[in-house]
Amino acid sequence: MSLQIQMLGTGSAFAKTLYNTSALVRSTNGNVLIDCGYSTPKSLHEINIQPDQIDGIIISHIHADHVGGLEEMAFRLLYEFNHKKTKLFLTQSIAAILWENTLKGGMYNPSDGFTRIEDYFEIVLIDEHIPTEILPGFTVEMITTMHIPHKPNYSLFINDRTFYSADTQFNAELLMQEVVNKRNCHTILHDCQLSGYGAIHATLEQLLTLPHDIQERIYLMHYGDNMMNYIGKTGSMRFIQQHEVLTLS
Ligand SMILES: O=c1ccn([C@@H]2O[C@@H]3COP(=O)(O)O[C@H]3[C@H]2O)c(=O)[nH]1
Ligand SMILES: [Zn+2]
Ligand SMILES: [Zn+2]
Repeated sequence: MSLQIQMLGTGSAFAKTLYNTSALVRSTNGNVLIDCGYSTPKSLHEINIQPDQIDGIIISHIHADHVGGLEEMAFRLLYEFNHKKTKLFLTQSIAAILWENTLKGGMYNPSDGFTRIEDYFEIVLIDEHIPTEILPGFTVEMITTMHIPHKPNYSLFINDRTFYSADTQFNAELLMQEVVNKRNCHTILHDCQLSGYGAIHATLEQLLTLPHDIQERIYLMHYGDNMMNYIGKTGSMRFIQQHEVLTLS
C-alpha cells in the first residue's frame, strides 16, 4: 500500500504568505491530518478535500498554528456534514488541555448540549512512545520533544522510517542516534527557523551542523516568508513546499 504525505502548509507561525505547517497523510485506507492550524481548512479546500473526507487528525501541541483550524473543522462537520465526528488522535497530556485551554472558548454551547470535546470529535487516546496504527498501513509513534518548557509537545515517527518533527528545539542526539542510527529514517521533515535566536525551534544554523548524510534526508518546513533568500544556503537540505507530495512507502 502506498502512503503519501502532502504538505498543507509549510510556514512558521507568523508567516503571512505561507500557510500553517500541517500535513495530509493520504492512502487508499483514508486521509489523516497531522495538525490543523487556522489556515489548514483553506489549504484543504484548495486541493478539493472536504472536512468529511478527513478520517482523523493527529495533534502535536496546542499552539494556534497547529490547532487553530479545529473549531472550523468541528463546526463544519456538525452543521454542513450532518454531525459527522472525525477522530482526534491525542496523547493523554494533549487531551487534558486541548478543550479546557483552547477549544472551549469558541465551542462550549450548553443550550445545544455541546459541552465536551467528545460532543464534536471521536477522541482516540494514544500512548506516548508506543507505535499505534492510525489506519491500516499507517502507524504513528508520538515521542515527547522539547518545544516550550513544561508544555506537552510531540514529534512523530511514521511507520518507523519517517520522522516528522512538528515544532521542536534542535536535538542533534535525537536526530543522529535515534532517527538515523537506530531507525534509519529515510525521510525527515523538520521545522526550521531561518533567522534570529532559536529558543524554541531548530534554527537553520543548528541544522547545518548535522553531517551531510543526515542533511540529505531532511526536508525543511515551518519556515518564514523570507525563505527565498535562503535557497542555495541550506547545505544538503531542501525546502518542502505547500501541496508537495512525498511517497513514504
Ligand atoms: O516562548 C515562546 C513562545 C512563542 N514564541 C513564538 O510564538 C510562536 C507560536 O507558534 P510556534 O511554536 O510555531 O512559534 C512560536 C514563536 O514564533 C516564541 O518565540 N517563544
Ligand atoms: Zn508552529
Ligand atoms: Zn509551536
